[in-house]
Amino acid sequence: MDRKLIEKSSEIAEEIDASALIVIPGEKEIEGLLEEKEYSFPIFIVTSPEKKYSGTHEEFKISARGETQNFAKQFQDAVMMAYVKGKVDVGDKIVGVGAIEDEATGILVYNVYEDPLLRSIHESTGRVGIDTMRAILDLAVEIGREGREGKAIGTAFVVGDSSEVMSRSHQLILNPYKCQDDEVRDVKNHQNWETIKEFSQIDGVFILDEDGKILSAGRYLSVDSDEIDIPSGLGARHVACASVSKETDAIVVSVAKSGGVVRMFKDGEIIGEVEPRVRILPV
Ligand SMILES: Nc1ncnc2c1ncn2[C@@H]1O[C@H](COP(=O)(O)OP(=O)(O)OP(=O)(O)O)[C@@H](O)[C@H]1O
Repeated sequence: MDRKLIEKSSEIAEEIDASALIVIPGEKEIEGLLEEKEYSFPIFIVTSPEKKYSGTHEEFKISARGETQNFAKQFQDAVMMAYVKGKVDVGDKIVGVGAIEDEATGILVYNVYEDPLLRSIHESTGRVGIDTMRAILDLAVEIGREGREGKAIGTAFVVGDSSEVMSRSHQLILNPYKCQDDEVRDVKNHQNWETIKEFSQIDGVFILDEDGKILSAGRYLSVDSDEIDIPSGLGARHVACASVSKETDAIVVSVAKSGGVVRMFKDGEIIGEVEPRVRILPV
């Protein structure tokens, strides 16, 4: 990639006090271009699954959506990834630089507050802790991308307003989280993710309190699905997720078995969607 463009983008990042620089080189080389100087902000390099980056900055592996490289979508995914990993926040400015098309490169300045999904997450704080929300989205994207034991997985996490949610649901199997210590029930602790992924294979949904403690897995939502308006093609679990988010103050994060798309529900509506960046599994 053009050295001048990289220099310019880092100057802009410096000037506007950006909290990160996201570089999307596409097919262009960036080896060595960003290693010569110290920067006052983190730099994230977006590469595709097939590409290798051997520099010193953090790498985000994000697949191009569709046939052609789509700079805007990759940039949005990268912002989302930086956000759920706690590297940037709502209110921050981010500079992006990269290959827009084969011959065109560009620089953009992005205000994280403009992102509808991140704004919704931000506005959900008060109902659900922000660290909890970040952890669940990060985990859900991993489940959508990896599935379990070579199989695609569909599941959902119903978070917050838990007594209301519990009263509108029942166990399908014995609750594996009953009488467990707080430590093993905490979704914010990555050490618990393997177990959560294991339980995501069982039918039903996870119920969590607003601090991210899992109260139950394998839970069936008995909710009224009348007047739920979500895109046709989404099945019973997605409808139930929308319904419970309408009847209670819970925020719901679902993972679709087909396609691995992660959706977020609030007040009966889908407020955001995250495509799996790299789908390892056959659909
Ligand atoms: N109200 C509900 N509460 C909990 N689980 C449910 C509910 N309704 C359906 N499910 C479970 O969701 C699973 C998938 O059902 P369905 O295919 O209709 O959902 P979907 O919305 O299309 O989700 P996916 O894309 O993940 O398959 C079923 O195994 C079913 O047991």
